[in-house]
Amino acid sequence: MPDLPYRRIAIAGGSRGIGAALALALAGPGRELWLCARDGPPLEETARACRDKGAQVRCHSCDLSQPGAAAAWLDEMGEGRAPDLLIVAVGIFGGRPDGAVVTPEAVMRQVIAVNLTGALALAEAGALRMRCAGRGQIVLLGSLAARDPLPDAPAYSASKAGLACYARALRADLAGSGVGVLLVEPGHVETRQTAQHQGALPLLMSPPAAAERILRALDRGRSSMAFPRRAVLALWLLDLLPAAWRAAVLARHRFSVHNLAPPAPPVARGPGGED
Ligand SMILES: NC(=O)C1=CN([C@@H]2O[C@H](COP(=O)(O)OP(=O)(O)OC[C@H]3O[C@@H](n4cnc5c(N)ncnc54)[C@H](O)[C@@H]3O)[C@@H](O)[C@H]2O)C=CC1
Ligand SMILES: O=C(O)C(=O)C[C@H](O)C(=O)CO
Repeated sequence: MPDLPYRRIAIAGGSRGIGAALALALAGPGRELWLCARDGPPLEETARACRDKGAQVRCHSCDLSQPGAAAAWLDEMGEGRAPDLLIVAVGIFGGRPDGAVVTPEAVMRQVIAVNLTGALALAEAGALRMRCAGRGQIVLLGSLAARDPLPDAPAYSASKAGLACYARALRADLAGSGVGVLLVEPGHVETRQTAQHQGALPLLMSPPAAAERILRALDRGRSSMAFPRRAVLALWLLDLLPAAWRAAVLARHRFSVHNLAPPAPPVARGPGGED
């Protein structure tokens, strides 16, 4: 693992999955970890493991989709204090329920409220504090689904495309301020999200492996990164195709290109025969 120069580190989504793996990889003597998540008990478990590695840890359990929640969390650091590194690793998948032909509106609203509104509110609150401090680094967890939309998770894919667009806007806004923005777009990582998936995911990566890649990208000063490489290359090649060919290839790989799986069995469609 690279030895990164951050001391005060805030991780939203630090209770499980990629966020927890990043917390563990960053934990060590001299590090102050501020962990936040929706679920209290797993958050405490991650905190304990990080303390065992010598870090000081503060936990905060909240729902970041609620107005004011992001700023309230960062305010706990004290007036005028900003994180050196803020990692926004919150997210919900909100896939279409089995047998449904549309995503329920309540699910779509919740996905956007967490993955987009909540993530943006936190990044903005962090950017404000870092701008005043004249330094800092923000990491946003997007997804390859932004480039390769998942047919059964349209709200999720749209939320990640929105986040990718926001990352570009934020990077431009913060240019010259001393604050950096890294957008991370993973394929499948073995977490609670992918555990719900039926069938094999051939390019599944472990959370510690994903965390290592993210930290290496930070060390190299990258502003965006995507993995695994095989899926990124496939998407890049697809982008070279004329739009109609691209659509045909995507349709063949019904579920997802970043999965690179064989075509999934046909999905039952509702009246209107859309697809
Ligand atoms: N697992 C995967 O294959 C991939 C995950 N990602 C993204 O990476 C990020 C982390 O994903 P995973 O570790 O897989 O997820 P996970 O389900 O293991 O963990 C999600 C974290 O977000 C927190 N969270 C969810 N809703 C929240 C809310 N309303 N308020 C506060 N915290 C909330 C949870 O408490 C948890 O700590 C997400 O943004 C996800 O979309 C992107 C690509 C692939
Ligand atoms: O961004 C992604 O890609 C994912 O999060 C993948 C999902 O977790 C998934 O495939 C769940 O079925």
